[in-house]
Amino acid sequence: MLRLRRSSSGGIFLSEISSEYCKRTREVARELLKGISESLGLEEHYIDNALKLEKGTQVLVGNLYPPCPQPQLAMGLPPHSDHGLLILLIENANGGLQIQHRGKLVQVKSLPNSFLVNTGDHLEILSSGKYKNVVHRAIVNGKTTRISLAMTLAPSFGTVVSPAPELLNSESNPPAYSGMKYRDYLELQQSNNSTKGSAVARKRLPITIVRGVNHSPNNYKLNSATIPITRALEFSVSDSTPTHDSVQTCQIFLQ
Ligand SMILES: O=C(O)CCC(=O)C(=O)O
Ligand SMILES: [Fe+2]
Repeated sequence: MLRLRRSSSGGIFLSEISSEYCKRTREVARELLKGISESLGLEEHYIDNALKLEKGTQVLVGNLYPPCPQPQLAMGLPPHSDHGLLILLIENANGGLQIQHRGKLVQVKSLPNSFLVNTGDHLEILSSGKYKNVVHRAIVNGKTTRISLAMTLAPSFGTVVSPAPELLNSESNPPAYSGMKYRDYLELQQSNNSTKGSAVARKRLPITIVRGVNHSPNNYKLNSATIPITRALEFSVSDSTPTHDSVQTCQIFLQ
């Protein structure tokens, strides 16, 4: 149960709710990562230790999708994958999230009182592709307002994420992802966003994973639209549907 202090006006402080929510969900995500470490044949605290999650980053994103008069003409959030390791999502109404499965976007039916857990870009990098990031999008509807809350657990900004050496083999499984600081990864993602400050700013171009054995941290240019050493993750989805104007998202970073 959450016990929260009330402000003098009787309201509950958002910062307290969000930090309490993040604290609890961090525990859930770290617990899940123990199982994921083991499923990779690694020791249960491997990911936690390797990425120093004791001092990790959390991003709490709130998305508000008001009813859209012509939902077939607009998109809530275009297809993208999330940075970070694991994403715990809750929503107030079922039926807005679609994930890519076998090349097609399929509707997700969430269970009541449960988290929807997606795997993010950095789990794909760390696991050397054994876990794939989940490409997903949010659609809008004509009747109800949908709100979703996504908590991402990620390493600290200065942590370099690269494939776990234990999972690599120079012949059968050579490194396909380059190591990169989480901060640089985020900057790279942001530099690919042409518009900032609105829902469109969250439209991420499909360059979400930096791969390439020839990569060294010096041969990409931040703030440049062309990043020669990156290879776009092969999305079979291309979606040019415009984002619905009144969709609002807000991101809080906690370190
Ligand atoms: O609203 C949703 O279901 C998805 C939200 C999302 O993908 C995000 O915040 O990154
Ligand atoms: Fe997302």
